[in-house]
Amino acid sequence: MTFLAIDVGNTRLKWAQYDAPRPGAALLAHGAEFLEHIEKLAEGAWRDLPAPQAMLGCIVAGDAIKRCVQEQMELWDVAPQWVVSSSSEAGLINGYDHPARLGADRWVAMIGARHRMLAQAALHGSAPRPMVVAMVGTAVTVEAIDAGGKFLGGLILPGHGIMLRALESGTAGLHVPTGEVREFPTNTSDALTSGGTYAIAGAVERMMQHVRQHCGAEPMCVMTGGAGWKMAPSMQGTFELVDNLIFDGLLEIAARRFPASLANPDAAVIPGP
Ligand SMILES: Nc1ncnc2c1ncn2[C@@H]1O[C@H](COP(=O)(O)OP(=O)(O)O)[C@@H](O)[C@H]1O
Ligand SMILES: CC(C)(COP(=O)(O)O)[C@@H](O)C(=O)NCCC(=O)O
Ligand SMILES: [K+]
Repeated sequence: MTFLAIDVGNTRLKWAQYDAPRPGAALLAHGAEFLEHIEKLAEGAWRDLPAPQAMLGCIVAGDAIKRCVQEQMELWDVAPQWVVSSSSEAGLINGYDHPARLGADRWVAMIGARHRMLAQAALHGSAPRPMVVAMVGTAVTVEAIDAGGKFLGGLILPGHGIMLRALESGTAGLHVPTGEVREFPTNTSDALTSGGTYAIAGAVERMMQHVRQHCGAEPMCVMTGGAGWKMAPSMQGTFELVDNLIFDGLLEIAARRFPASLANPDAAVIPGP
């Protein structure tokens, strides 16, 4: 049962096709498009894809974008299904005041991160750990999850691009090319690039402190998102850079929504070897 996972952020749509809706499924094809170009998916990247038999996505872009994605999907006979954050799913408990108001991308990434941690703990025969999950996209989110799988709360801050644009538009003297990350920046370009990068790194370090103190254990830190790679050289401490935490989470949720017996009705009645 081919499965299409879609993640629509505020900058880009990321998609991945798998051979089955379950963790560990083989990746058949994947891609990313800036939102300005998604109306070309059906006649472009998706045209020659084998038709997916199930789809699950998460979207934080607006309704117009959602309609556009669904139009592109009319290429296939598959119903669009979008994850909405709930009070609990796939072993994660949502501590948000209004669970449904939590960005679906944050919820799905946390589900992916939690199962990644659980798989590693099982492998090493160690106890589940609290987590800090940082997602660096258009915005940056930094989430806290305790060892029992409860989402305690998270930070939202501007991403690299928004920070730079905010400074450019709010001042007269900050129109400069992109710089390098430096400990002691000595020109405007480097000062801006370093300021943004260390603001994000600092938020992650601070959340690590909060979780360490609250949970009384060393949190596992994972980072994901389109701009995660920009952060990696500037991060302190042990962390893991994962490029597809949202797809990992979508596969976990899909495995529960599209069980194998539904995918292949005969499978349930064929006796095992
Ligand atoms: N091809 C690229 N080249 C340079 N930077 C990129 C590229 N793709 C993504 N980024 C960076 O990642 C950010 C967006 O990441 P992405 O994960 O696509 O965001 P979102 O999930 O919010 O749509 C951009 O602000 C930019 O900094
Ligand atoms: C925080 C976000 C803007 C992040 O979006 P992204 O950077 O992935 O495009 C998104 O998760 C969102 O719109 N959240 C809803 C508000 C909330 O989570 O509280
Ligand atoms: K995102």
